[in-house]
Amino acid sequence: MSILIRNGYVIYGEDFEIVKADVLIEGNSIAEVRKGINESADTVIDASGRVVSPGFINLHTHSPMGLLRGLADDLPLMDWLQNHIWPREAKLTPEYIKVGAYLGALEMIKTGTTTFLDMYFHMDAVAEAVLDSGLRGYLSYGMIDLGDPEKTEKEIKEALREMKSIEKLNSERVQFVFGPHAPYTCSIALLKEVRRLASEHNRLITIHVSETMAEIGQITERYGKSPVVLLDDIGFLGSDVIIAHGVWLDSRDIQILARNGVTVAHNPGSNMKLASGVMPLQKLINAGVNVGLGTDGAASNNNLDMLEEMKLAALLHKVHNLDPTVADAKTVFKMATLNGARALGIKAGIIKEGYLADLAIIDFNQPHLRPINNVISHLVYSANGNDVETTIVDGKILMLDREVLTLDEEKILDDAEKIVGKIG
Ligand SMILES: CSC[C@H]1O[C@@H](n2cnc3c(O)ncnc32)[C@H](O)[C@@H]1O
Ligand SMILES: [Zn+2]
Repeated sequence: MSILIRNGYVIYGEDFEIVKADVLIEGNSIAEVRKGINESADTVIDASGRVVSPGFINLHTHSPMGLLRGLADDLPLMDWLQNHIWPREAKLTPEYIKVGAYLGALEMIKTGTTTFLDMYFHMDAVAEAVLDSGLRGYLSYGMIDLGDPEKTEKEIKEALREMKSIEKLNSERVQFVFGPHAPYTCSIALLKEVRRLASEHNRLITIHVSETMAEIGQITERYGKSPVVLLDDIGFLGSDVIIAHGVWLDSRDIQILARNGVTVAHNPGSNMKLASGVMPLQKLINAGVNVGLGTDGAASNNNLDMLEEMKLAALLHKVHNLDPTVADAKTVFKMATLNGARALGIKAGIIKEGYLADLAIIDFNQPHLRPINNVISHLVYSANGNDVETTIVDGKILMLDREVLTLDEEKILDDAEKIVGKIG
């Protein structure tokens, strides 16, 4: 199958150079980018007045949490989790989670996300939604043992079961990741075993780390060191580890993350809404740490819109540093695309020959996106997810001219509505 996208403003290569060109997709990758491609193709898309962008990579989310959207707002993390979210999550059946996963997949396709790194329960249900939707999903079963050795064993067993079940799907687009929830919910024994298993099975690890001051207090009290030092001391960290949040990091922590090649998934919307704090973006970047961007779940954001998230990231760090040069548009755009791809080890996140055909086409024929003085600036500061018109993943069109082709939008919305009141 081939797709020819004609006459768009293409965000090309690692430097995100803007070129007016055609993009030819053959199979699942980008075959050619240049002006005046004359090849015939199975599908031709006219991108006049539109921007052809690398698809967005949501590096930290809990995709089924859209089901809990609006049920527990305006709370700090620990109260939010312990008294509002976990009691509701205890009522979630695999069927409900499947509905939530489809809702999340639909929202991501409609807002130009092409790949996401997820952490939740019943990931085989989420995997089904990923497979059907056409998205690229890196799926972790969130493990919590609260220091109980019986639970440690149960959680490891469940993670391995879910890994095998995802492997059986035999799809490059759906990958299993190990997901111990956080240093304050997981024992050292669990974390060490996850590290061992991830190396053995060549899998990534994702974990919430240093999200709130309360977490730093709890871990320091329990272990006498910061969460990052703790993870370093037990040999947990490596270039296959993606930590979510990383808000409360001191200079020693940052050096440790840099030395180990750890990626940090920044979640500005969630960090602001839960009032967790401001992550030291500039210090991390200066230390050479790879920083990607994520929305976190839709119960703490409250959406999965990566375009909105880019703006939040840019504005947050400018005002926090009282310096408008911090978190410039290109830096933030790179966090939402290439840096995410690097963390996941996939040849994606940029538009270039030989890279995966994971793209979003954004309609710039609208007043808030004209005149086209600066494409990246408009994407970060002026656009939002509703401006995405077409989404392509792995060389397959998932949404064309705002019509989602892989999912039944009406049914997903209806199914989600039926859950109202059942977990509230
Ligand atoms: C064990 S599955 C994932 C688990 O994480 C919870 N969660 C959602 N957002 C956050 C966050 O910002 N910090 C920590 N934990 C979070 C989610 O509700 C699931 O229980
Ligand atoms: Zn999270």
